[in-house]
Amino acid sequence: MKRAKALTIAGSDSGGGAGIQADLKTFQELKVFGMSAITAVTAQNTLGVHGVYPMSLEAIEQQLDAIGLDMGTEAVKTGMLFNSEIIELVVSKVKQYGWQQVVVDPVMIAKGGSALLQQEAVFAMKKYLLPVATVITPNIPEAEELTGLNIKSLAERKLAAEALFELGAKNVIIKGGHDTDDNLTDLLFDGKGFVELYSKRIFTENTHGTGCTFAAAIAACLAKGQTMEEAFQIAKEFVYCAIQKDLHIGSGHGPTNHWAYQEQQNRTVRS
Ligand SMILES: Nc1ncnc2c1ncn2[C@@H]1O[C@H](COP(=O)(O)OP(=O)(O)O)[C@@H](O)[C@H]1O
Ligand SMILES: Cc1ncc(COP(=O)(O)O)c(N)n1
Repeated sequence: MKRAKALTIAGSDSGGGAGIQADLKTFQELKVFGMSAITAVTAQNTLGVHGVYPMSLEAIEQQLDAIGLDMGTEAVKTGMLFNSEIIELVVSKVKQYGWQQVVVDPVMIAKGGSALLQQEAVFAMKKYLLPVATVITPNIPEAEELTGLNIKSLAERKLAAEALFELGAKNVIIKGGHDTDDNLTDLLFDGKGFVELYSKRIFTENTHGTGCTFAAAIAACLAKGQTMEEAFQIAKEFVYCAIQKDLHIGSGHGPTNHWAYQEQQNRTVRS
């Protein structure tokens, strides 16, 4: 049996809710064979980030070569890249192996406030990573940081999406989790037009790793050959289910439920 493959290049979250762990769980649930290259190890739980240990460039390069020289991949998803040297290495490997369908989640700050990207690396992200991105998936603060724009309204978000497209990303999705409204809008711009997806805000503390999960779902769908719009819709539904059926693990910001989307699909098929 042939399965599509996806590679996540991101940080490890010991708590299992975000980073590499969230990505692999999402790939598995969407029936894509998951592979990983770890850029940093974090000691994390639902109370926060307690330690960040970046991997050496050599260790990251070897992981990427191990995949590139033997296994190949139909899609790549990047998460926590930590510094500009890691960003430049990842971009050079994406080009060397001709990897297509590159989903860039420009992870900068954990929900608890810890820095997962050094400030100086924002420049490298804009100059080198965006031009190889099939799609970039910032939340509102990340879109503000990357564009220098203030985003208070949907109209301002559209301007930011256009600015990110100008920087080289072929598609831009600005997520609405940080919206002040109780109706959340996620916005896709493909250089020609906008697609808006809406949902109600779910009131819960357990949203750790929503951005990783969302971007990983996009990568899984693109790996299987689905269109950007299909991937956008499935990712939104996947993360909504994962937040709605939260697991209540830990005493802080808990992880989401990566089983929930498939469990809902199974119920729909049976009824
Ligand atoms: N409380 C919530 N209720 C419903 N959907 C949410 C909620 N928080 C985030 N989402 C959804 O989760 C995804 C990730 O959004 P966001 O929180 O903006 O990203 P990040 O985790 O990168 O900060 C988006 O599809 C967003 O609409
Ligand atoms: C290793 C790693 N990668 C990404 C995130 C962002 O996730 P969140 O924004 O939900 O804290 C994280 N906390 N840890």
